Amino acid sequence: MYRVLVTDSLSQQGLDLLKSFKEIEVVYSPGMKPADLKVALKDADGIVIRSGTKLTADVLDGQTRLKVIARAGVGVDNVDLPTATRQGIIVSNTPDGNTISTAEHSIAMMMALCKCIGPASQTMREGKWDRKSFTGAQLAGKTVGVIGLGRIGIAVAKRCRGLEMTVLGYDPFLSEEKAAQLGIELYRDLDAMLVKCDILTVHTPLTEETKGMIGAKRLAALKKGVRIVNCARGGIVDEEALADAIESGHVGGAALDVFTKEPPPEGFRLTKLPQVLSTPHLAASTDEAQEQVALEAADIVANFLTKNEIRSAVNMVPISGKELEAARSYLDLAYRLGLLLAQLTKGESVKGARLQFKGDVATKPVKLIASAFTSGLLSAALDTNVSIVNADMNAADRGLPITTISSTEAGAFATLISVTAETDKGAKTIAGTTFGNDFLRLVRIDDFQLDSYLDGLMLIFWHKDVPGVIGAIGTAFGKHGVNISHMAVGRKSKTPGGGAVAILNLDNKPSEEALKEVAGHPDILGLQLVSLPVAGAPLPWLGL
Ligand SMILES: NC(=O)C1=CN([C@@H]2O[C@H](COP(=O)(O)OP(=O)(O)OC[C@H]3O[C@@H](n4cnc5c(N)ncnc54)[C@H](O)[C@@H]3O)[C@@H](O)[C@H]2O)C=CC1
Ligand SMILES: O=C(O)C(=O)COP(=O)(O)O
Repeated sequence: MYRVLVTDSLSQQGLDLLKSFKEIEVVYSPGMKPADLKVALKDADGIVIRSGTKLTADVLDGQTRLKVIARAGVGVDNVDLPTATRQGIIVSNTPDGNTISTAEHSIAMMMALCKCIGPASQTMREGKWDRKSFTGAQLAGKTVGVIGLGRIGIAVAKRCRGLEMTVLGYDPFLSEEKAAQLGIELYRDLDAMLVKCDILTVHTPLTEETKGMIGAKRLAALKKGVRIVNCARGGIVDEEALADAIESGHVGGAALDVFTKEPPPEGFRLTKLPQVLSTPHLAASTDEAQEQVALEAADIVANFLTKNEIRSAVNMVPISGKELEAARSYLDLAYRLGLLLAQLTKGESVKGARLQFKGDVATKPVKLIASAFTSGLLSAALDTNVSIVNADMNAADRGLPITTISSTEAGAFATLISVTAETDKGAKTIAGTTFGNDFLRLVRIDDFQLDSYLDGLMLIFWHKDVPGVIGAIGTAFGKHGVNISHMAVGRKSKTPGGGAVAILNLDNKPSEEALKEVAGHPDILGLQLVSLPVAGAPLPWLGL
């Protein structure tokens, strides 16, 4: 039974969907305290959150059971992504569900700010009829600058165009063509855009780059009387600098849905200012948006836990259950090649690895298959649980470059994965293929071609290609009660007499004595006993 925590308020439809999975037990506890959260996560396989739950490094550290975090919404700035990734936890969000509601909220805030709706309504509540204190601004004909032209920024820009505004935009990742199609005048230089705006609205995520992006200097460069809207994240517009600029009269007003600290601390200046219209992070709080994000988040967690499907992940390549199934044998093959290569290079210092995908495998999600290889390569060396989620990060942390080349053109095999490790002692290459869906084969060790099973206990021995070697080993193992289930021999040249390699798949582990006897054979040049999972073993390194 999987346990899923829900620690922020979630729409009933999402909760019902989660509960409909018989494999899932739902613990609904909105507003859980951080200290309780840390404890509760120890027994949880998944968690569904909104912006209220802070999954900090401290909370996530050491959570070995947790596998998936679903954010019912967009921003994942409340999740410590490096810690989650390092621990192999998948983090997904629901990027589309609240776009329109948030864009509408931004427009509502912009309009209300320009029409003095908040303060005027307050005077009416107080029984006054004050028509002199409130003179607003018309939106039509004004210039609005939109920073961040993603889903919400574009939806805001379209609505501003509908209001007959001139729309300027700044987003390093939007093309000129797309901006032109949308009727947005695109700027590559933010400062050049800022001086033209009557209204400025921000729609970027909160990142190292966007934090404090609109600070004192940029506020001073804006037109006098400019109005500012922030329905993205607190801190993109520096709060102290904004309060100063409003008090000085340079900025005409601001409409804010989000704050650096939520709820803002006692005595917080901005929300007290009459020129500021504020809402408590409400932009996504509509019935429609909440139903959609909750259903999507429930789906993400349930499909991941019950079907391995990775959807909308922000810390790894997304993959559907169907794609995963289609790539499963290649993921398994790559993982086993990683495990084998780690054992063959034991005692050497690995400096990096190269992967080559040829034939059918190149049509599959090779990035993920490469991560499966990396998790095999690293799993013996690290005591952390290495999976396809955190393998790349673990390799990068250790300065271990893993490069890939792919070609859909098949060579001697319909599909082939070749992997080479560069070590302080040179290079070691092995290659594998699949026969059908279930049979994984090792077909190359360095220059030796062969056809060996890639599972269980394997004794690899390098020997002189002369008669009698294989028979002698068989006899020795027979004497020591070691059963051989399969054998493969390969040699470099087509003619006998050179070097050769053999791999015996064994049913039981040979004793030291048996290995010593075999190693002592005059024609055996070297041997190594390696161990791989049995054929068809579950794939825990997927992150399950
Ligand atoms: N107040 C609320 O309830 C809600 C707030 N949000 C916030 O809105 C943000 C935007 O959401 P979406 O549009 O769905 O995300 P998105 O990922 O579609 O768009 C973000 C855009 O910001 C751009 N960007 C990133 N760094 C930038 C930079 N330094 N300068 C300029 N542009 C930059 C990106 O290129 C991207 O186009 C979210 O990250 C979240 O923080 C989202 C939903 C609800
Ligand atoms: O989706 C987002 O990024 C939001 O900010 C919405 O936050 P919420 O889910 O309403 O706490």
